[in-house]
Amino acid sequence: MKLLGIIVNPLSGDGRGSNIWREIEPLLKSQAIAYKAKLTTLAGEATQHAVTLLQENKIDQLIVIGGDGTIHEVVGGIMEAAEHGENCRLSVIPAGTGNDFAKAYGIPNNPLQALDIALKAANTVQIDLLKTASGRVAVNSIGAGFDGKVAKLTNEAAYKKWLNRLGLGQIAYFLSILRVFVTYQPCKAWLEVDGTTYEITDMWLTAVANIPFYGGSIQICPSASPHDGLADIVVIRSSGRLRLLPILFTVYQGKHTKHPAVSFYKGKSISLRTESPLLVQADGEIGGTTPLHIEIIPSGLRVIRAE
Ligand SMILES: Nc1ncnc2c1ncn2[C@@H]1O[C@H](COP(=O)(O)OP(=O)(O)OP(=O)(O)O)[C@@H](O)[C@H]1O
Repeated sequence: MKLLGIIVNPLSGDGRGSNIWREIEPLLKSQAIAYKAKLTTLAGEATQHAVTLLQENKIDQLIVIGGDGTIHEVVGGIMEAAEHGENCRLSVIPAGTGNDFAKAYGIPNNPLQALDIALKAANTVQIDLLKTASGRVAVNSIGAGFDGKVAKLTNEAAYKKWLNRLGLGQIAYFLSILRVFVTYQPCKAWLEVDGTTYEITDMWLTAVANIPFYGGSIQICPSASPHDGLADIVVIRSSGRLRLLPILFTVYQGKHTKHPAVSFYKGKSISLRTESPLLVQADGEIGGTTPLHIEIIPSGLRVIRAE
């Protein structure tokens, strides 16, 4: 018999994951839905939970109750299990701070509506994935520089907890952006896209995107699509902090695209070298430092999206 696999991060959204699971578990039981659930007890554990669920059970769909970091870890597990022939679809009940993945596939924040979409599983799409040389797989984006620092600061910030409790988690990213903005030091970098190298002076940020937004609702790469077999790359450079200030206020609507300090590229194979090592974020999780190499895995994952 096929089971539904469920991975819950009880701490996502500072406790929202746990609350959602308390609401949903009785519903699954009352509807006699066959499932196997695993709750994380440690950071990083969701990857092993996914591998174990897929290898020990007949599971063709994994539901994540969590945020983008938990999805990131679960996808790592799905890819690992796929090497041993396991194959499953992913769906999400958003419980995190940013919930960019859920937004990209039309999944509402309301847990009961999201559960309904996952259980009906009426619309499955294939999405591309971003794989780094170290084997990390991202679903949303990978970035180095400014956004690496923003991810680190947000994940460690006390204000993330308070804002999540007030249901305002996305503002946490904005506060971190302001904090990093006043202190960040740009550096020289070399970006290679499908064999062509670009030298970048005063690089603030290079982000490789599979979907248009990150950090909650920042439209960093408005034309990115997870269905085109290509990554969209955005580079922000500037010699002056003040000249970059307008970007902070236009990037939320994706209106920074015409700013002279912003360049876009598309490609399948991307490398980034920097003058000094920069923090790298992958789906909002800290993933080492530069240098960085990313390859696209076209149509690497099946995802259940809203109809
Ligand atoms: N039981 C746990 N204890 C401590 N950390 C955990 C636990 N389970 C998962 N984690 C870690 O929690 C981190 C964040 O989880 P998640 O991304 O789901 O929530 P979020 O940070 O609130 O949301 P978002 O990523 O959407 O901003 C992940 O890095 C994960 O490794």
